[in-house]
Amino acid sequence: MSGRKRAAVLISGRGSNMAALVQAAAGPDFPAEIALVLSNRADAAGLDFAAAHGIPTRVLSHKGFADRLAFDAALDGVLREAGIEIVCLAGFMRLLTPWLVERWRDRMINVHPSLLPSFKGLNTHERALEAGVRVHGCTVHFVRAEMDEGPIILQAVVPIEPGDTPDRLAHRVLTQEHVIYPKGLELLAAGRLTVAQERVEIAGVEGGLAPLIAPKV
Ligand SMILES: Nc1nc2c(c(=O)[nH]1)N[C@@H](CN(C=O)c1ccc(C(=O)N[C@@H](CCC(=O)O)C(=O)O)cc1)CN2
Ligand SMILES: NCC(=O)N[C@@H]1O[C@H](COP(=O)([O-])[O-])[C@@H](O)[C@H]1O
Repeated sequence: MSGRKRAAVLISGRGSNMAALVQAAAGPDFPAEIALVLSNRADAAGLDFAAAHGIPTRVLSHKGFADRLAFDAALDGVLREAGIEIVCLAGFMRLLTPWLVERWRDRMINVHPSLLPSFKGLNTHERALEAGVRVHGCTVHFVRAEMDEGPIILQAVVPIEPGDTPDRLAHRVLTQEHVIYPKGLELLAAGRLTVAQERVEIAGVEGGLAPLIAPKV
């Protein structure tokens, strides 16, 4: 037992955030190991990356279950069987039931491509451009039953630039997702996060609030 926390990453597709977590966890002092990559879709490209890096993978299709609770109960079983301690949602496109979210309360995190609470849900980049906001970004948060509502751990800000398209903006945001998600997992696995009244305190950071990570434009 390495003393490192055993983390599972749940994906549904490309898996670039999962890959960023795998690369970070390869670091000598990283406090977590990626012990499992699970997808609800067998055609998720990220599964090949995980297998190529020697990480156990599992496909659990939601289509094989009578309802969400049955799927989540099976998912919970797979996670416990693998001795998982932390769950990272990374482009995992299934709404999880309150039952499962409570079983993994404050041990399940997600990355969302907006500065929550703005632009919850899907198509965040199109909506940000339509809204005419000047800055946009991404958020790592604890998962709660309500979609994209959980306590915020880290955020990164990116500028909206003239001529931006949703794809160009998505790329600029994704680059920052790959920076703050490994950092969020590191803080959680190192036991440096405390949740009080649905606000996250980060031990070892003055005033408890995380520094704003502004990328070099
Ligand atoms: N209980 C929660 N579940 C999830 C959360 C959360 O905050 N609370 N975060 C999501 C976010 N997310 C992706 O990261 C996401 C998940 C699901 C959907 C969605 O609309 N899913 C549809 C099916 C879509 C599909 O299968 O392609 C659904 O579940 O019916 C949008 C965003 C992860 N889960
Ligand atoms: N609401 C959740 C959501 O939209 N998640 C987003 O899905 C993408 C998955 O990319 P990836 O498969 O390359 O990590 C990421 O941009 C992530 O923020």
